[in-house]
Amino acid sequence: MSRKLPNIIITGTPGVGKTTHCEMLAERTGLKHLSVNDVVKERECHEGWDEEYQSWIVDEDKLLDAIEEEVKEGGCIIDWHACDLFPKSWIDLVVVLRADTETLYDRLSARKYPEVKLQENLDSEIMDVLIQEARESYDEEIVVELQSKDTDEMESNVERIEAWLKQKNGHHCGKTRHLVNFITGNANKLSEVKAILEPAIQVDSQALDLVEIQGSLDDVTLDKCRRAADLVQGPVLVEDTCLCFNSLKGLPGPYIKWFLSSLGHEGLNNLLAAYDDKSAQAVCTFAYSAGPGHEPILFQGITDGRIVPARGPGNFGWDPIFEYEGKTYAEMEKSEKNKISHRAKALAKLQAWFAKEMTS
Ligand SMILES: Nc1ncnc2c1ncn2[C@@H]1O[C@H](COP(=O)(O)OP(=O)(O)OP(=O)(O)O)[C@@H](O)[C@H]1O
Ligand SMILES: [Mg+2]
Repeated sequence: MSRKLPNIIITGTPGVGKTTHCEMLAERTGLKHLSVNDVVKERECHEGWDEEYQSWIVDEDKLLDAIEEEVKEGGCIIDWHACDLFPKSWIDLVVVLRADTETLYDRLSARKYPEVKLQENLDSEIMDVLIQEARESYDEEIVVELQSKDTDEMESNVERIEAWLKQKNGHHCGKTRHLVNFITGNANKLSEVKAILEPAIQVDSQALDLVEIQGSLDDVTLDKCRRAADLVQGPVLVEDTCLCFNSLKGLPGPYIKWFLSSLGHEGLNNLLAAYDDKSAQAVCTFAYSAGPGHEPILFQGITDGRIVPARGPGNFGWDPIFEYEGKTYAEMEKSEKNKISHRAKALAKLQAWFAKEMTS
């Protein structure tokens, strides 16, 4: 591939914030904001006006011809609510922006969208149409899904894309990105970590059978990280989750998974039967090592709650017995839990550290 600067598509349902993101990115990075909307209008890449939808009927062949030269040079941020028409070889990163239906409804009705168009767009967002289209059209590792509900999310999205661009600098497009190997056998944890670190860092994963030492939370994680780095001979990320009962001076702590599998939810409650204080801390610790011999760095998130008899769906560890502000983790929506959970807090620190590393 000859282009020196990468091409990025920012896609998503109308109203998710494509143009706003593109403008911000273009201003900060100097890349070109290529608004397909404008191209279609100005270079007449259409077959006329659709009255019902109040939009142009795009002629895709004309459109591709119109932008080919510009895109092949590289450095374009393509702003369009579809992505499957662009040839794979043109594109280095596909960002699919997402927003919940209430937010989208408000944004689209503020623009006085015709009812049929509004409904169709909401349906498309609910049915994950664009993310699926992106995953079917491009290699999975270049497709990233980012939330665009509010300005904080927009700011963090733009920072992440900037960090990705920065580390691409110096490499020609099409070559591999920085890689981190997340040592886990847990698909849920892997998808949470990917959602935070990509696209700046490509997250691979490997399940290793690592013996865990006995010791404090930090010691267990540090030791595991050092041994994982030695084993894979490269950069690694490991994670440990603890549940610490304050009445029991922090136990079960790192041993929670064994306590849970032998005692169950009821047994864990019984451990506290003799105490009035049912308070507990959920602690998540990530450790990152740049490779063998590099001292691991820890990122920790803590959420204070209390231990209660199980409530809510029981499919994720001790979530049903850990209550935070009146609801157990299991009773919360995933998005609600992800705002306050120990893992989300640790990941936020990890993300901030990586973003700083990549831009410094
Ligand atoms: N993350 C966000 N936080 C706050 N406001 C946002 C966010 N994303 C978009 N908006 C607002 O929503 C409206 C629609 O955004 P924008 O025009 O960028 O969407 P779009 O995806 O380009 O839509 P279209 O496909 O119709 O061009 C704008 O008023 C914008 O300010
Ligand atoms: Mg737009």
